[in-house]
Amino acid sequence: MPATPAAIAEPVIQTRQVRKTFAAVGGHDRCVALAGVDLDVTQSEVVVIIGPSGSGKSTLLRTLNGLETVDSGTITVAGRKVTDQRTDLPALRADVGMVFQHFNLFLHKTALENVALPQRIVRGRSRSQAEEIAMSFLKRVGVDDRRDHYPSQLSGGQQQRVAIARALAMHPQVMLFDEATSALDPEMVGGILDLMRELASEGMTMAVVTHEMGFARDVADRVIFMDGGGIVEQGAPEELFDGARNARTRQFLSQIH
Ligand SMILES: Nc1ncnc2c1ncn2[C@@H]1O[C@H](COP(=O)(O)OP(=O)(O)OP(=O)(O)O)[C@@H](O)[C@H]1O
Repeated sequence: MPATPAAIAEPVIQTRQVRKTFAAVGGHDRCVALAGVDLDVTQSEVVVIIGPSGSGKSTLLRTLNGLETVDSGTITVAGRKVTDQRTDLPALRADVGMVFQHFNLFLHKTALENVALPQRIVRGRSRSQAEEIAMSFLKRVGVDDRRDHYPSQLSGGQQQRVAIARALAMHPQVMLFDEATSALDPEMVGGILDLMRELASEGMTMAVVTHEMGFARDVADRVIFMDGGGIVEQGAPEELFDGARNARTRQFLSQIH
């Protein structure tokens, strides 16, 4: 009997010709942050986005969960049409966890409340259910002993762990990391990268903007080099780091090594 062809999985992230401009400071021309980006990320794929400052990396991530609107183009993430104005943004953001450089915790809420609150608001869980789930995720990321601490009473690394727990407690289909370790003291960086490694090995679909090239080399399935608001070159880590074809990629890599 002929084998049934495997179903072709829909990409978890799909962008088509995404263009985003911002008003330029003091000028008439608009600043082009994204100049027509096409990106497909498949289930369980870990994509690391690198590129010079201002190349559009953060803007791209932020458009994926609707934190930035786009001028034109289409985006579908976790089965939701992000660029459709009728899309339920809170539900989208629950399915698409995002971790920021500066943690973005609720400053007047404890670690436990930070993780429990979005579950109650967006997922409709009861307080006790939300807190039970929150505790299990605080434990998972190693800060359950800090449950009653406010963000100001936590180290940067601990705050980032709480932020990761908050995203994971929503059972996201995708995780976006925007320079998650850039604001941390050097001794905190390794622990957060290890946590990200663990998520990747468990099959989480991830798009990661980072300057940590060691992480990109070890963990990424694909590295994407952006410049001038576009994807210039992409490939497996060894292809990109050891055999970049584009002169702009090679120049960027030579500056950071
Ligand atoms: N809110 C905004 N208002 C105006 N211009 C913006 C805004 N956000 C981004 N830009 C501009 O869009 C371009 C892309 O910025 P973006 O932050 O996406 O780059 P990046 O590659 O993430 O940079 P970095 O590595 O420095 O974080 C830059 O020219 C930036 O100045």
